[in-house]
Amino acid sequence: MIEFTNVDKVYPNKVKALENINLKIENGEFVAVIGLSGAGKSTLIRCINRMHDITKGSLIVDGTNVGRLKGKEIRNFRKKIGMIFQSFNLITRTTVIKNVLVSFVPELPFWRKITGIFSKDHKLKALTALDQVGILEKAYNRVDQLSGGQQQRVALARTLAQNPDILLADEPIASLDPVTSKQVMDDFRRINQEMDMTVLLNIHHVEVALEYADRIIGVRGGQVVYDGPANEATDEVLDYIYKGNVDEVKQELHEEGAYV
Ligand SMILES: Nc1ncnc2c1ncn2[C@@H]1O[C@H](COP(=O)(O)OP(=O)(O)OP(=O)(O)O)[C@@H](O)[C@H]1O
Repeated sequence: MIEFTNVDKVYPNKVKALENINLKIENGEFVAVIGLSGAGKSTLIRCINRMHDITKGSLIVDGTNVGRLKGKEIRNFRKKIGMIFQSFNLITRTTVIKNVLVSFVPELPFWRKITGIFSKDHKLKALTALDQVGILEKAYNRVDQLSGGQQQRVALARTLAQNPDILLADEPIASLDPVTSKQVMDDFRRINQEMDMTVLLNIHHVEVALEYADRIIGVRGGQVVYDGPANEATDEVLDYIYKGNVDEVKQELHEEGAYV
């Protein structure tokens, strides 16, 4: 479970990106975070794997107090949390399988890191992950020969190879066309349903969020203004989430209180 209690996030430049966040996300949920640009969606997601530190409150992930982790504990913790980015973050001039094998590097003995020799077990895990996202036949192709959607699937396979409990995705379809976006979202759905993995993604395409997620979290001016089932996110709710520019909204929220 992911549990935010009274969480604030203030960046060093004094921007308050999150304010009094209270959320509980149960294992196995499929959740989409939506909201205007600058609302705080990325910040919310990136606090979960400690890419950003929270400033106030507590954030507990599967019993671990994320804010208290140090050094090696952070690296071990991150193994349980997969992260997918808009830009895929792949090494494009090498093969697909090497990109997936990279996920095992932190756990390799020094000599294997230097020689780049991976065990049979690691290769098998990498190939299994590629099979899970339907691109096993591309294993020995160079990444720069793949389409954007295929590259996102390689990124997904690299994350799955770590066998995480939670899958976070920061704008995973932002640079993909509608058809490819659908394929990638179908992958997320299958992973969520078949592997019972929690999926939490931040997304600009509202209609895609409503189609795939069970639960919608609407963020506005750094606050959660809607948290409920996708099928109850009516036009009125969406209007409220997407109302106004972020600075005006922050001021307004202080005056009127949040939607939920
Ligand atoms: N590293 C940073 N340092 C300072 N301010 C930041 C940083 N990252 C984000 N912010 C600010 O925090 C606020 C929330 O940003 P965030 O990226 O979380 O929003 P978002 O909803 O994900 O936006 P987008 O949809 O455009 O990616 C914004 O005002 C942004 O300018």
